[in-house]
Amino acid sequence: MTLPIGLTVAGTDPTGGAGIFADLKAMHSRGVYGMAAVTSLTAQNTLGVQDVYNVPADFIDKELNSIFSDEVPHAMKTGMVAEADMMTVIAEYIRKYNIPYVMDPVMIATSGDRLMTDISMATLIDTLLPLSHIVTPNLHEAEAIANMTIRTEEDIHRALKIFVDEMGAASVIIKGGHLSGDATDYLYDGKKISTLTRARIDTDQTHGTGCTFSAVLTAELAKGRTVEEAFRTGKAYITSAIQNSPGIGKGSGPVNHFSYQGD
Ligand SMILES: Nc1ncnc2c1ncn2[C@@H]1O[C@H](COP(=O)(O)OP(=O)(O)OP(=O)(O)O)[C@@H](O)[C@H]1O
Ligand SMILES: Cc1ncc(CO)c(N)n1
Repeated sequence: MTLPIGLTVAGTDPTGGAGIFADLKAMHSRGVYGMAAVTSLTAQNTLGVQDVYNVPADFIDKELNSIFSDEVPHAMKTGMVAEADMMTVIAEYIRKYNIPYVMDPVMIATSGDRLMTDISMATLIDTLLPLSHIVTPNLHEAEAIANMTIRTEEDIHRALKIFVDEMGAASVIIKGGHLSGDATDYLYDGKKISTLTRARIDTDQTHGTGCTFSAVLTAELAKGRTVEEAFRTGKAYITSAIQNSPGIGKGSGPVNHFSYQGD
């Protein structure tokens, strides 16, 4: 029996709700074999990020070399990539192996703590963003990267086009988790804009929603699904995961990575 392989290149969250451990759980629950290269260790919990310890870029290169020289994954994602030289290393592997790549441009944790510097953001835009099959900014990240304020639906449409038509991503999903009203996400693939909407769940149990969502997209691409199909599965999965959150920790708790049972 063969299994599709998904790779996550991201930071750790020792409580397992966000980052690389959440990605592995999400891939596992979608029937995909998960591999993981660690970019940063964080000391964090549901209340916030207490400290960050970055892995040197040349060691990330060794991790990726160990993976790719042995077995090439079918799709990969990046999450927290704190420093510019890490991005340069990761971009080399994406270019060389040309596998579907989902970029979650992690800048700030759910708790509001910064996970990337301003200087790295310019490199993110220059190196990783143009290589991405799907880039998945939340509203704040979309504002920071597209360098504009997003208040209205027209603003969102303008931002979507900046990501694809100007910055060179193949497609973008702007997540509306931080808007008021329904939870609507917007996909643009250079041709058309499509949206998926679910009623907003009234909860603070949303730690790691972005990581989990992009890991599901990666798992679906690893199976050979289209971006549209991956988007639909990702949205259904994350909605179920938030609805069935296990109530762990004293703050913004994690979602349930095993509740979604769809195809
Ligand atoms: N309260 C909610 N009810 C329903 N769906 C939600 C809610 N919060 C987030 N979502 C959905 O979860 C997914 C992730 O979106 P979100 O905007 O929370 O990402 P994020 O901010 O990157 O996450 P993170 O907190 O991990 O940084 C999107 O599909 C979004 O619509
Ligand atoms: C390691 C890590 N990556 C991403 C996020 C964003 O939720 C987080 N809190 N921690």
